[in-house]
Amino acid sequence: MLLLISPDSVEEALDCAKAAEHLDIVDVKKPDEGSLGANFPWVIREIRDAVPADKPVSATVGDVPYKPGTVAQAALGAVVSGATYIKVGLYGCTTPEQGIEVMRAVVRAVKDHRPEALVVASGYADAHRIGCVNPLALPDIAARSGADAAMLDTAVKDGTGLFDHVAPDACAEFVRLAHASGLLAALAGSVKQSDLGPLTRIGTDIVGVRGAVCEGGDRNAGRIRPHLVAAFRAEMDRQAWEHAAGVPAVN
Ligand SMILES: O=C[C@H](O)COP(=O)(O)O
Repeated sequence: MLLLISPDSVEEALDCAKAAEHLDIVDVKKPDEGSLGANFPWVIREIRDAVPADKPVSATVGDVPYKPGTVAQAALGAVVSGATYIKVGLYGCTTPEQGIEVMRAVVRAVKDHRPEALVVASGYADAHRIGCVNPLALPDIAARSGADAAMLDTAVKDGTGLFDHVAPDACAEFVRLAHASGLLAALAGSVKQSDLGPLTRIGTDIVGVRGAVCEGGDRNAGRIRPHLVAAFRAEMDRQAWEHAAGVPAVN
């Protein structure tokens, strides 16, 4: 399982760089503009320059409306700025068809510029609270639009997390559907160390985290700390080892 960490600034990305050996993907985000809030192109560029060249930089395009042209332009902005994972939160899409339309436009915009860049279609585990497309539709949306990964995050950061809205069994089905279509499966949403056992066992490819590696567990007021990234990775490694060794689950 790969670890994706979401700094909100160049300063936080430099702290991520200090923990570079413990993480896999640096995900540029602007949390004060939403769960998948988009940051400025120059911040993506500066972060690309600040983190080790062997660490991919991801960028969120935003909690996007059902406006394929607008979103495609934003996605192009992210890839031109140096991101090679382009994440789109389908906040304003209420049907799979709308999600596919937006994601097809994004895939074309991104891959015309940089064919090897990965496009991530993200839905929300708590979609029922915001009226957007069902989370279990995301693998199909990603597959039918030519995206590379299906993801879930949470839209409302109120202390509830991924498993409060989509139980581990349903997340397992999400991963199964993604893999059946040849996609990566990424899961996030106030994920804590105690969630890593189930996330490992269901075969999650990428886990996305911010709050759990911020001081005080606070994704807004807290800052990402290298020692918390290291601790999170240590628990990931422990869970991976136990899973490979066939140690019975305790959670
Ligand atoms: O992409 C992952 C998100 O940044 C997750 O943030 P969070 O762990 O604070 O919910």
